[in-house]
Parts: sequence; structure tokens; C-alpha cells
Amino acid sequence: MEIDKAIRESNDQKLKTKYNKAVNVIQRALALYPIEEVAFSFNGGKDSTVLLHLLRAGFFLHQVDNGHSNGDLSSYASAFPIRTIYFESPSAFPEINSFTYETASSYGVQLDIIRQDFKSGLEALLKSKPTKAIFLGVRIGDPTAVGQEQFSPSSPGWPPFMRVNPILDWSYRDVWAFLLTCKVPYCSLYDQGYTSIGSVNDTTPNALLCIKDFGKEKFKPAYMLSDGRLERAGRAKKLHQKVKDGVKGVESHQENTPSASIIAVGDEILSGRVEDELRHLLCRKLHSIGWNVSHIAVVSSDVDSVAQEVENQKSTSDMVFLYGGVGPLPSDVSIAGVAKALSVCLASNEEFEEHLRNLYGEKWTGESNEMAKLPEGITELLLHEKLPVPLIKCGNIIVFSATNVNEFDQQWDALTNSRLLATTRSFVSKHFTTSLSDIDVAQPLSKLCFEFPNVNIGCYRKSRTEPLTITLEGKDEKMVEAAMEAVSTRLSSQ
Ligand SMILES: Cc1cc2nc3c(=O)[nH]c(=O)nc-3n(C[C@H](O)[C@H](O)[C@H](O)COP(=O)(O)O)c2cc1C
Ligand SMILES: Nc1ncnc2c1ncn2[C@@H]1O[C@H](COP(=O)(O)OP(=O)(O)OP(=O)(O)O)[C@@H](O)[C@H]1O
Ligand SMILES: [Mg+2]
Repeated sequence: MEIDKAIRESNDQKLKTKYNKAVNVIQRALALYPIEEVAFSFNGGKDSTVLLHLLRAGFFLHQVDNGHSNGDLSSYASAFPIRTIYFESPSAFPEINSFTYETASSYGVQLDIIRQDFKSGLEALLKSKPTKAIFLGVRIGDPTAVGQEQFSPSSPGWPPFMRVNPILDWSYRDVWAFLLTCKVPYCSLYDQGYTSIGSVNDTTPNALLCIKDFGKEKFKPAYMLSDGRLERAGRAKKLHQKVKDGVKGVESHQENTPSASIIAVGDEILSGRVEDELRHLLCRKLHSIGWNVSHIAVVSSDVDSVAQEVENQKSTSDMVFLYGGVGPLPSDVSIAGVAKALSVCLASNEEFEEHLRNLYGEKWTGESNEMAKLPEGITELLLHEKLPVPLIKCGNIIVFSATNVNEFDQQWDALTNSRLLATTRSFVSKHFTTSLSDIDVAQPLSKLCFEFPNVNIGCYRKSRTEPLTITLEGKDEKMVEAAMEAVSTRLSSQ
């Protein structure tokens, strides 16, 4: 069997160990469940491609173990014996669809195409064909892997079946080592810089693989991504889609304007002992790249306060920026708060530990240090040559460790270089001063707000005796100019 042979002949001990363990899980599943009641969930992605070949090898070895001679298996070479389901969606990449179909035909895979969402599709499947166990290419680090083991019953509220995850403990490196060692075909998108593939609405090539070739942007193949923890960096939801889907309930006055929430953590800020300079700076920086800050909060240094605020904001903003409460002190609870909000454990992160060791030298107290613990399975480290310690990103939460303006500037530069923040059209701002009273301007301005919904019209004055400044801001320059013209005409007639 060519897969088994390729692995046995390879010198990659780590891969061999992972392979043996995965095949063992497959053999256990095949011993536990009748093969007619087992299914494989295949979607043309790299992880499920690995699993397809592991299942081929696992089935072969299972047959050999059960006393079938190699001769009996000749027909198996052209027919894959496990029922295979593919949830086809209109938003799948065409390359994924064609790879899935081509692979099915090359390896004799009987594809059951399901054109429903996962839950309803599985409900229908279980009704039509008894299915006790489903093989999935889920790996630790996938958001959906949290809390799963190699054999995990489906979640409460889902139809009942056993999820079998033979490659749960495989790293990104293991996946590529396997595909390249076995020389099996994989979807062409992975050679174009895609490192993890969702739908056309939420997946772009991974910016960390981008290279400039004579000024033109190109992407290296997925197997060249050195830090596997960043494999999902190309899977931010595309902003315009998010606004259309209404996935996030963000009331932004601009279309295509990403929204940000800022959370500062610190009892010193709440007591007024320390001035929060970073908030002002962060607002300015976000505004300068066309983002809308929709919420700012200061919370006290306790895990539950941080967790509650992060939980509230992570689903209402495109990105949550958090600072304060990061470090080794008892009051440094921000990372634990983020983990709690995301329902994951804190676990030692070797790479982060290495950076801390370099930073603290002899003062570093070793592996048990709580500071090296980060939210498990969902943390991405954003490295930058100017940063002694990488920035931490967990889902749509970015944690700054800066304690002053200079450190913050550096961390911001690293973040913008990482290209994780969408830069959209910048705001066009105009202002207008008037000595009219607030009562005079109130009604005309309210009307103008309705007439120009895409222009944010605001007012402020430095003191009650100084003129009123009216601000107009938007992304459509012509619209802002028209609003400005309308303001000046309406107010001059007052
Ligand atoms: C065969 C199959 C079984 C699944 N079972 C569960 C489940 O038991 N519980 C659950 O929350 N999600 C389940 N899901 C949904 C996945 O966890 C996840 O949402 C889906 O694979 C999309 O992942 P992505 O966002 O990384 O593309 C299942 C999906 C598939 C294809
Ligand atoms: N549309 C789908 N149809 C069938 N199975 C799916 C589908 N989407 C996800 N799965 C199952 O969930 C597993 C995990 O999905 P995930 O997107 O993390 O991995 P992948 O698609 O194999 O690779 P990649 O991480 O590169 O996208 C897949 O390996 C597959 O078993
Ligand atoms: Mg995928």
C-alpha cells in the first residue's frame, strides 16, 4: 500500500509516530463500528486530504490484520470502502469543488453530496442511512477542536454520532510533511498562499506568505508557512460580507467601515491614579486607517470583569483591542480573562516562552511561569523584528502589552505590518464654526442627519462662550462636501 510504504521508508520519526497513532485510531474505529455505519466527512481541504489517505492506509492494515491476504485487496485499490459525505456550498471555492470531485474519482470514493447546513444535513443523513461514527480532519488549534478528543460524541443539540478525529494532535507541519512525503495531490489553492480554506467569503491567501516580485504581489505555497499557528491568518471574515450578512450587530454609520472596541484593564485607571494615554492614541490610529471605534471600556483587574467585557464586545465588533493587565503580577489577569471569555484553557506556549526567556534572561523562572500560558488552541503570535515579545491575537481579540506611548507605537507598527487589520478608505473630515446657539442649530442639524445618513454629523464647543464647531465625517468625499454645503446654507438662513 503506497501510503504505508512512503511513511515507513521516510526518515521523519515525528511523522511516523503521528501516522502510527492516527492509523491506530482508525483501526480502533473500524473494529468498533460496522463499516456500513461509518462515514468520512471530506471537503477537499488539506486536513481532510490527509485523512483520506490515512483512511485508505488504515483500512488496508485493518483488512490485513483481519486475515485478508493482499490478493483480496486488489479490488480495494480502485474503490474506497467508507461512505463519504461532502457538504457542498455555493460559496465554496471552485478549486475546492473540482479537487473534491477529481479526488473522489481518482480514489474510487463514493461521494454523498449534501446541500444543506451541517446540522440539518447530518440529521437527514442519520435518518436515511444509519451512521454511528464520522471521521473528521479536525486538528487541535482549529476553533472547532476545543474540548474534543480523538473519539468525541457529537455536541448536545446535534444528531447523535461519534466524531472520530484521527489527526486531532497533528500540527500544521505534520500535515504538510505527510502530504509531501506521500506525494499525494492536494488542492491547488494551497500552492497560491492559502493555508486554511473556508469559503470565498471568509478566506484570502495568508499575508505571511506574501512576497514582492518586481513590485508584484505573489504568494509562497502553504507548506512554506514556518509558524503553523498562523495558518488561519487568511481566514478573517471579509468585511463587506459581514456587513451584508448582518453577522455582527454593529451600527456603523459607514458601509465597509470596520468597527473596533477598546478595553483598558486597570484599577489605577479607574481610581484616576494613572491617566490612560493609550486610549486616545489607539482611537487616533484606528481612525487614521478608516476604522470606527464603537465602544471604549475600562474594567477592573479581575478575571471576570475582563471576561465579561471581552465576551460582550467580541461579537459586536470586528476587532477588540485590549491593553493593561498583561504581565507576571497578580493583577495581570487580562490573558486569563480572554481565555475565559473564549471558553478555553490557558496552556504553556513554547514559542512565547522562548521570547520571554530571551527578554528576561536569568530572571526567567522557568516553564511553570504563568506568564507563558496563553489561551489554548486559539492564540496566534504576531512576530515583528522590533518587538521583544510578540503580540497576542486570539480570534478577533488583540492584546497589547504596551504600558506607554512609545511601546504602543512599536506594537501598532507590528500589527499594521502584519496586515491583519483591514485598511479601508480613510475618513474625509470637514468642520464648520458658527456663533448660532445650540437651540438654533438643533433642528436643522437633525434634519441633515436624516438627509445624509452616510455622513456623521457631530458638534462640540470648547466652552459655553466659544463658537460651536460642527464636524462632518464620512468616506464619500462628494457626500461630505454636499453635507457641508447643506449645513452652511441651512444655518446661514437661521
Ligand atoms: C461531519 C460534521 C460533524 C460536525 N459535528 C459537530 C458537532 O458535533 N458539534 C458542533 O458544534 N459542530 C459540529 N460540526 C461543525 C464544525 O464544528 C464546524 O463548524 C465546521 O466544520 C466549520 O468549520 P470552519 O468554520 O473551520 O470551516 C460538524 C461538522 C461536520 C462536517
Ligand atoms: N463542507 C464540508 N464537507 C465535509 N466535511 C467538512 C466540510 N467542512 C469541514 N469538514 C470537515 O471538518 C474538517 C475540518 O475542517 P477544516 O476546514 O479545519 O480542515 P480542512 O478543510 O480539511 O483543511 P483547511 O484547514 O486547510 O481548510 C475537515 O477536514 C472535514 O473533515
Ligand atoms: Mg477547510
